[in-house]
Parts: sequence; structure tokens; C-alpha cells
Amino acid sequence: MNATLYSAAFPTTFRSLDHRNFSALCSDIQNPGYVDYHSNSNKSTSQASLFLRSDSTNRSNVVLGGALCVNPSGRRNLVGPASYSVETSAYDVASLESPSHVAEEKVGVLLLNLGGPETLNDVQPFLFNLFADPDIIRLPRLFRFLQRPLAKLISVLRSPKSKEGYAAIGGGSPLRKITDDQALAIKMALEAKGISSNVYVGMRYWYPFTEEAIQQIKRDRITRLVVLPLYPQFSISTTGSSIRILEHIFREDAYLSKLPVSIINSWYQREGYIKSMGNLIQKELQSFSEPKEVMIFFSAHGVPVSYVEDAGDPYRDQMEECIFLIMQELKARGISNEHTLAYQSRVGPVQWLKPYTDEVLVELGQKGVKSLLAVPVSFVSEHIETLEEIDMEYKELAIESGIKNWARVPALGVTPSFITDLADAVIEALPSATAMYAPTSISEDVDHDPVSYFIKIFCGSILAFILFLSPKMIMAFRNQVI
Ligand SMILES: C=CC1=C(C)c2cc3[nH]c(cc4nc(cc5[nH]c(cc1n2)c(C)c5CCC(=O)O)C(CCC(=O)O)=C4C)c(C)c3C=C
Ligand SMILES: [Fe+2]
Repeated sequence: MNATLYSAAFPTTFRSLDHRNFSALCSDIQNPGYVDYHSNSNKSTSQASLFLRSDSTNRSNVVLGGALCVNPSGRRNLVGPASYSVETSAYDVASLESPSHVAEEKVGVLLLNLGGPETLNDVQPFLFNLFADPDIIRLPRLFRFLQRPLAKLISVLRSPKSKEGYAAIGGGSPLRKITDDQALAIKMALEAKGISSNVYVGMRYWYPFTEEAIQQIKRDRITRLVVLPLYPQFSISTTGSSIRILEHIFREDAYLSKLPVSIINSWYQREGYIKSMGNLIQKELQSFSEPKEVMIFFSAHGVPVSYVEDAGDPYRDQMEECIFLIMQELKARGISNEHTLAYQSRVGPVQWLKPYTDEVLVELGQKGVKSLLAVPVSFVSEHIETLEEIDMEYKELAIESGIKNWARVPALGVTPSFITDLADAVIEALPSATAMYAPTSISEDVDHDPVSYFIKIFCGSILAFILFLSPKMIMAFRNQVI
């Protein structure tokens, strides 16, 4: 390890100090890696963290760490020895001058992703895990006891269609391999920035499961963890679901509940990500004979409308802002092509975010659009939705609809500028890691009254039978393209 992180907490009376002048106060310190300041209204303290990188060329002269203490008179003190160590618990003002509890730091980064079946035999159990997630099929309370039987039913109904898709891309999802590659690339990018870390992969619905990754984090005695979901935008159904699992596991465990954790909920607005997307689009536009005539077609994975409109999922807003930022970046490079956003991969009988990708493609063809560049925008790796749904199904539909020239931007994968930016996101998140202790939105649906429990089960079963076994429902899960 060749980096040091110190944190200091001080009372809110110091709050007039903002991020900029806090950073300025640090300016005479050698080789600062990252300086973070934030106030915590709940705890009536403000947190200041100074993260210093080592300099491999001149190690002996480099200040490796320090916490900056600022007192009301504006005097500043750099606290802490230059050593490979970290203070993980916040100081109170009295102890700021002498850090006594310095322990060895082991940084962990947990990458969260969806996971995918590796063989065709995995498809149905993978789908079962997915549909058994209450963040994917959000049943009303009365029906919650039906989550698993329903997941079984839907997974069996859907698996022939899904298997076809996975068979078309080689018999399984490439997501595990790509995520492992991304993990290694992030580890190396952090190493290059002077931070030694263990990077873990935790999948939500297939191996390696998030639970396994957390067990490994425990075994490795990680002392500070950054959680980085590999979804640029937040959705209840993706990042939200994975974090719910994390919170559940962490709350139950003595070691994990005290582990300082920093969760990066979304990162679609990061400059490095936007620029990397801009690079991919700019490059791919050059493959057309008339680049200026090409419609840039952003295709995002959809979610049911009720997530956004009833449950407050910020996914659509973040997606729209993300597209705006990418287009701004392109404009700054003199690229002002027309663009549009549509949502793909809907499944089941409910309304999903509109407009739907398949419908928009047909409309664009009818309107006379001849050249189209598809840009998958909700994932950063190739998988069934890009390789099969976009490259095969949507391409075919577009050509049938009159679009003559078609290309797709590849997923970011391990693009160096993107990986470097994720490493920076991790570094920026490190100082604000705190123990995950707050109760979560997980409601423990334990029904203590046996009579009301029986009535619920009885009424729920009848309603469910009528609803879920209707032919319309079965067709919706079986036939729609995800
Ligand atoms: C931002 C990304 C994603 C959102 C939002 C999302 C929501 C969501 N997905 C389903 C149902 C399925 N998704 C499936 C595959 C799949 N989904 C995502 C990403 C998001 N899902 C990815 C990256 C993948 C591919 C994984 C892989 O195997 O490579 C599938 C399985 C595929 C199939 O059957 O064709 C289903 C089913 C719902 C219901 C939902 C929101 C509620
Ligand atoms: Fe999905």
C-alpha cells in the first residue's frame, strides 16, 4: 500500500469553511491526491478528509498522509505521521492534534452488476432469481407471499424465448468475463494512482453472487470499502436492488455493520464517462459515408412506468440528463447530429417507459431516416441486450423499416479513459466512507396476526390465480422481447 487516508470530524461551527477554501488550505502539502470536505447535518459535525498519493519516483520526500485540522482562527494543522496507515474513526476536536488510533488500511472496491447465465441450463434458474427479486416484480403487499411461486412460473414461461437469445450469442452471457476484466483494469488503474486495493465482483442474479463477494471481503479483513455499481444511472431495479441486499447483509453482521462504506449511487454525469461515450460515438460516426446525416439513436434499458411515476425511481431523469450531457460534449466537438432516446427490453404486461425502441425504429424508417447509429446507454458491457436484441432484432427491424445504413457503438468495457475515470470515482468516494448503520427501506413483512395472515393468503391466492394465469399474462411474459 502506498497511499494514506485521514479523516477528521469537527463541529458544525466550522462549517463556514467550504470545499474550495478547504482545498486551498491544503495547497502547500506535497502531492495531494484528493481533498474532500463535507458537512453532516445529522451528526452536527463536518468531515474533512485528505487523501494523499505516494510518488514512486521520490518516495522518501513525499508526505503520505495527513488530516487537516482547521480551528476557528483559521490555523491549520496537518495531523498524522507519513506512513502507510489510516485513521478510520473520526476525531473529535480535542484529539485532532494527536491521532492515536491509526490502523493499517485495506481498501476494497465492490463492483455490482446484474450477472447472466453462463450456459443454457443456467437460463431458467437465472430468470427465477431475477423475477424473485421484489425490486424487479413489485407485488402489492397482499401478494408478496406469491413472489417465489410467481417467479417460478414466469421463469419457466420465459426461458424458451430467453434461451433462444442466449443461444444466438454463443450459449451464455459474456457479462461475468467482461466484469472480471473491468475489475482487474480498475485495480490496475488504482495501483497506477498509488492505491493498492482488492476489487470484488458481486452479481445480483448469478455467480459470483453479491453474498459471496461480501464473504470474501470479510475474509480479507477489508477496512474501507467503496461500492461501485456498474450501472451509470440509478434505478430501483438495478443499483437499488443490489444495495438493498448489501444493507440487509451488513446490518446483520457485527464486522460489516462497522465497516466504513461509500456507495456511488450513479456516475452518468462524470466527465470521464461522458467524454468516453463521446469518443465512441465520434469514432463510430466516421464509419458512415455521410457522418453528418446520421441519426444518433440512444437505446436505454426500460423500466415499468410505475417505478418512475409511483415509486420515485430517478432513472428516467438521470437517463435524459445523461443524453443531454453526451450531446453537449459532442456539440463542443462540432458534432451536431440529430438524436433521439428510446427504451428497449420491456417484459410483461405493464406499461414501460416510452417511447419503445422497436416502435421508434419503425417510425424513423417511415419518416425517411436512412442512417442510424445505435448507442446502448444503460450498460457498460456487452451482453444479450446489445449482442442479440440490438445487433440482431433491432437491426433487422430497422433495415425492414427502410433504414439503409446501420451501426452500433460498442459498450465501454475496459476503455482506458473510462476505467481511469471509475478509478477516480473510487478515490473521490474513499474519504466519505462511513459505517452502514441506518435502517433501510426493507420492510420485514412479518404478519403477527394468524387470522389476518390466513385471510391475506386466501384472498391473495384467488386473485393471483385469476390474474396471473390469464392467457394475456402468459403471452406477455412469453412473447415480448426483453
Ligand atoms: C440499466 C439496466 C437494467 C435495468 C433498468 C433492468 C431492468 C429490468 N430488467 C428486467 C428483466 C430482465 N432483464 C434481463 C437481462 C438483463 N437486464 C439488464 C439490465 C437492466 N435490467 C442486463 C444487463 C441484462 C442482461 C444480462 C445478461 O445475461 O447478459 C432479463 C433476461 C434476458 C431475457 O430474458 O431475455 C430479464 C428477464 C426487468 C423486469 C426490469 C425492471 C423491472
Ligand atoms: Fe433487465
